[in-house]
Amino acid sequence: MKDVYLLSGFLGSGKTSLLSHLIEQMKEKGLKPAVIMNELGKLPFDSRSVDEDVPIKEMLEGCICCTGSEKMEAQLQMLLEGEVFDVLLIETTGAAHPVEAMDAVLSPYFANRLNMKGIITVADSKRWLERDKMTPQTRMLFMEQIKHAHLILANKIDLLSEDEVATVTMQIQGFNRHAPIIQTSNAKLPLNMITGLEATYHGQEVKQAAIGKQLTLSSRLHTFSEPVEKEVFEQWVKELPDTVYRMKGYVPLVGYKNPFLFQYAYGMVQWLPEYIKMEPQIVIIGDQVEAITVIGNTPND
Ligand SMILES: Nc1nc2c(ncn2[C@@H]2O[C@H](COP(=O)(O)OP(=O)(O)OP(=O)(O)O)[C@@H](O)[C@H]2O)c(=O)[nH]1
Repeated sequence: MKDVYLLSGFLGSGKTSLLSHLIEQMKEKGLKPAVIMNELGKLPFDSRSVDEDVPIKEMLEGCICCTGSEKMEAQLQMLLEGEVFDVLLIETTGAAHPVEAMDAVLSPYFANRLNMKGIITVADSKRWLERDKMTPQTRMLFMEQIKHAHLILANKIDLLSEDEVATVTMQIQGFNRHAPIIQTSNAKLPLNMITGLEATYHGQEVKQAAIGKQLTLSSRLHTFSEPVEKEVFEQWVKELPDTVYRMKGYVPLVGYKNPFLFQYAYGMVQWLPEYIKMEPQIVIIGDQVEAITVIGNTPND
């Protein structure tokens, strides 16, 4: 039997950071992890954060819950037949409902081969404190991801005061009384915190929260036709509405040869130089992102 962990959490909360950290620790212990990664938007981008020797299956265009469990089952089947591994880590998109994704793993077909260990939800602590700013539907998804977790990371505590960290922890615990809460920065979770998990449903009601149903969450791919000034771009980012939750990709900046790796999650911008010339594209994820005017818009955007 191979242990399966489902990494859940809202857009930009730190799931990929957790994934990388867990893989590193598993390898140190001599375990061979495999990964199923699932991206909302079109850039197979986060998979670059996983080492080449780790088997990885990507599910692009949508999320595990709404592309159907058949596709997920096919990925699981391919991994089980084609790869040697001990542990499976599944990173769901920030727009997936964790229990729906878990259902796909719990197919009777895999009953003797996969052991569902649990849902680990990464919560952006700062976003938790300001969750009232989200649209009601998106907030519901954010809360559902926390409610159904078997283990919760109150992540990004480096951005909060001590009092705020205490408030977040207490409030989250009040919301999900079953799951231990670990306070983390950069999702640095010790591996031994997850090995004792046992997946259960806790008999709670599951609210449907898939894209295209109640949720208006959507993603948009923008291609830059020419380089932009960094300051102008950052100003554009600052002026975006609160309902843009996540952006990532490669931005061509004036004065630099290669587009920069750009990450945006909940008001925080991160730039990293890139040594190869990547496609100058970003994915924008949020509520009704089609209405946003994107800087340096191209006619076919
Ligand atoms: N300050 C701070 N930044 C963090 C922390 N954890 C992650 N980040 C940053 O937040 C951004 C998103 O982190 P990811 O790990 O990619 O988040 P994710 O949940 O995988 O994002 P999606 O899959 O796109 O939804 C990146 O720029 C990270 O460097 C943290 O604890 N503190």
